[in-house]
Amino acid sequence: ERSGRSFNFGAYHRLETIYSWMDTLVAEHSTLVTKLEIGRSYENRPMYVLKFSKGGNKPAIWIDTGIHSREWVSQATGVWTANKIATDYSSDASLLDNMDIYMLILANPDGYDYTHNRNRMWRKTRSENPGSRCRGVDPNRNWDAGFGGPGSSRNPCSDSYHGPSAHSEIEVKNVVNFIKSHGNFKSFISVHAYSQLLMYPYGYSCNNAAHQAELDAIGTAAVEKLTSLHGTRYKVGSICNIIYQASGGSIDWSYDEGIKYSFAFELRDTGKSGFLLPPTQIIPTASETWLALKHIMEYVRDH
Ligand SMILES: NS(=O)(=O)N[C@@H](Cc1ccccc1)C(=O)O
Ligand SMILES: [Zn+2]
Repeated sequence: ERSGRSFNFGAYHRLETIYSWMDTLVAEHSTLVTKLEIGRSYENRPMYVLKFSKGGNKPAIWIDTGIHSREWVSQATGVWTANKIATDYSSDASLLDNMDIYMLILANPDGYDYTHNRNRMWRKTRSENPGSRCRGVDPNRNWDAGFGGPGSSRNPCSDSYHGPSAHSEIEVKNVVNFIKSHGNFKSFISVHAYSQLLMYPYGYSCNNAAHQAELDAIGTAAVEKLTSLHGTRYKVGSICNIIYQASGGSIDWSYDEGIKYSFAFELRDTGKSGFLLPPTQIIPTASETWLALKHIMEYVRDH
């Protein structure tokens, strides 16, 4: 099927459907989009990254969605956004004249499959924890940034279990290796749900990041653009200050790696539906989020 025409962006799709849609997107935009496999998951599912580039290796922007498998509007926003970039790149030519964009839409494929087939509310990876009957590590507590600190759990049965060591989860390790080997990322954006927040480091500490003022200004301007579409209200701030202390988070790691423009989105809603956001809200959510993403990416291009 043609990815942009008959694919239903206003629905939640199974893993297999998203993977095959990726191939149609690449086939239809072969001069702009390529698919890379950055490694495999614990249950040996491929981790595909879509690269949007007009050639060569330029300074890059990373966007991941679905690291927490139950946050379905995140993956759905990733699919919509990938199609938007591919189909719109002529109008955003300036963006891709100067930057490459890498998107990991299914950052936790094992967990995503599990939410469709076993437990809709699954959040973590599906790795086995030796000595425990409980499975999975919170992939957003497993990064080498304040690892094992406050705001993460040492209990394998906890939804915020940090794992036995930093980068113990192959899904995290694959991204770490890819980012390090590329070596020229300027921005790292991780998309979650829900609460309607645009956050920047740190989560592992409530102390201000070095670039706090600049990141706050970018976030505030980005959220103004987001709100202008449907009136959706977001808050902006550091993870620790705006929600809670959380150690081992991905954007704390990317920021401390020197990727200055590190942000995390919490998409719709504010709790009415929570993780079970009706699919009718996918396109409005993705469309408003695009305005914020575009603002951030254009700022990164210009700075
Ligand atoms: N999506 S969420 O409800 O799980 N909230 C996130 C908040 C979060 C986002 C980015 C880094 C650290 C923490 C979480 O991992 O707790
Ligand atoms: Zn999350």
